[in-house]
Amino acid sequence: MSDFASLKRQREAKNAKSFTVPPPSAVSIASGTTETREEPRNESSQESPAVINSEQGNSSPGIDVKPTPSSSSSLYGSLPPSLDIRTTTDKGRGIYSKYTRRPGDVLFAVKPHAAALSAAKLTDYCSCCTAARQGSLRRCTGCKVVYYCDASCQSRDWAFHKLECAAIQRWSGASRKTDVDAPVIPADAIRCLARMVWRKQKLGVDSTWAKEIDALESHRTSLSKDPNSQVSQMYAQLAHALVNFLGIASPQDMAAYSLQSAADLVDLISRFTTNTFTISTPSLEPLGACVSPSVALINHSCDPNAVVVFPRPNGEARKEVEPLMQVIALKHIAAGDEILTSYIDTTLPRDKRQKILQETYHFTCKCALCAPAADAPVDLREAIWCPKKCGGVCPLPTEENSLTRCSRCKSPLKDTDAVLDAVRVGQEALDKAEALQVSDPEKSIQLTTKLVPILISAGLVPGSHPLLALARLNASLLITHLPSAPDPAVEEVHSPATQASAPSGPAEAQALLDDAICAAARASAGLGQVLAEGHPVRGVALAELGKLLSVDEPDPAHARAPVGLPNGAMGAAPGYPPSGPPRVKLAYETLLRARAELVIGFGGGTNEGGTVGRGVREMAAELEKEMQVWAAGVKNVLSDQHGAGRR
Ligand SMILES: C[S@@+](CC[C@H](N)C(=O)[O-])C[C@H]1O[C@@H](n2cnc3c(N)ncnc32)[C@H](O)[C@@H]1O
Repeated sequence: MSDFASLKRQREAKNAKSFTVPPPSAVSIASGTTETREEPRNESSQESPAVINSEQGNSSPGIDVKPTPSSSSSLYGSLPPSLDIRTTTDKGRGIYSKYTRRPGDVLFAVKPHAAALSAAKLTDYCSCCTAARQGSLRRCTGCKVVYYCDASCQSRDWAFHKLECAAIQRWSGASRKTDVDAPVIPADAIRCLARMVWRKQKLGVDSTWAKEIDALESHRTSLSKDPNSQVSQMYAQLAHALVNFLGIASPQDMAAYSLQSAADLVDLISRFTTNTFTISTPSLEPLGACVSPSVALINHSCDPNAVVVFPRPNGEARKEVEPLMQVIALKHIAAGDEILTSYIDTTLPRDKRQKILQETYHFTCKCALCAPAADAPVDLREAIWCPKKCGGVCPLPTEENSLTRCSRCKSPLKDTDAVLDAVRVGQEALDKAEALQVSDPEKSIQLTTKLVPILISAGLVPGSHPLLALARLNASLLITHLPSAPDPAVEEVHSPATQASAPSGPAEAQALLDDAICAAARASAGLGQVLAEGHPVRGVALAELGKLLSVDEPDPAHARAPVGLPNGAMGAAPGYPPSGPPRVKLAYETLLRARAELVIGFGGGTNEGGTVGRGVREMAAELEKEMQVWAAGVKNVLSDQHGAGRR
């Protein structure tokens, strides 16, 4: 059995991908870290090693796409021979599988060309391999903001950190008002862009590396010409910050970085925003930004057949290839199929997806979810239960189209205004709760806790927006704010800030835990309706639910049996979640389901579902032992009673 600590750690500090450049923000320096005394001088190259899995299968059929021109054939050496690059008129280049692949197959794995941790993660993760802090990390004595696992990671990163270190010191010095202020550092987007620029300068414009970066798709010519548009302002901010960070003061300085004009700078930023990826932990917590030209060749679908993850399959043993991006098959892929991943959160409804894809990636998605066939089933992202409760669903009404009927029994939805109101209020609450989740989590919990039942009683299905988004945020906040298991040796004294929310005793701690379990189960059910089986987000949500169910109960219902009856004689408390042995059994079954999904989303074989998949397997094995002990105990009690009855 486990405590809340690891669950809370996983849930803490969930940051969104940080493309935009907020004003330089202060970063706190963790105390107790080992400072590096000697800075390494060897300039180790960090060329992307291709980590290619073995391939099997049959040959590819011809399809209506052209292979890419031979000029690019020397590029993308990290793509395994099992994959093809082909070009279509509507999407440009894309990656196609030559062979049949199964869910969980690793299609390819590659180390990104450039990567940078977000400012909030710098003190807890290694800036080279992006592993989480295990004990103390070594801090760079120069900039005092970048940390490494050990000398080997520092040495591998030195060729580019050397330049970054000076730039951070310059930036920090310019932004700091006094010497004692914490160092100020630019956002991960700026540091990742700077690493791309330095590397191009070091390797030369004719290097394969530079050519791959230059071949990334740019949307410069489609950008809004309105200088006041959000996109123009975001580009201006990024360009301004990058120029400052690189210390560019003149056109000659720009030219030294192969940036001949402002258009080149806009191209660079457009390539970055169109092709960048979020580095994440094996449990999908965002860590920073990275660029990989070969993975960036993959086009988008809101119903993808593959995912990009960072499962850390081999722990410490393969540190030098981390952060290792892996493209994993989520569905069955036939020979000749295009590999498609999603660039966005596909739990969102169509309008929201289309807006993000248009604004950031400049295309209109025509996937089966965005342009469904006439006989396609109702999309559960935008659905409501049948008013006659026949088990069917109706498409959610909209302001433009309020006429909707059940797809099964054809009953019309009558009170569409009430549903429209509930959805509008739910969306407003979601926006507010998201904005408050860090600054005022209590308020955010209150909002989400209040709105989820309102949307459920309005009839929204668990996967529908904004119910699912509210349920996920609610679960995430409740888990993060679960009380830590008390240390019996320490008398807890709560600060005034935590006093109000601290549980007054085991019964309240049990209620908080059960609330978190209900919230996690609701979120997991919603994800199960709208994401494909094996999607990493589904697997991680199920793993979280399984772990919550396996936490020791502070005040188990089965132990609260009425006087005169032995413990457990009442069985599980009515409702969900159960208590005692049925809870352990449910935890075990949930962890097994999680593992089955994780070995798809984070890769099977030697990946074993990544770090989370391996953790879940170990946890399930512990629960299995626990259930055997319970079963043996019950058997002993029964045989004792049997013996006593005979005597
Ligand atoms: C990361 S790149 C993908 C590779 C790109 N096709 C290329 O040739 O380099 C993203 C860009 O590809 C195009 N794209 C990706 N998915 C698409 C889709 N489903 N439909 C149309 N264009 C798409 C868009 O121009 C988008 O900005």
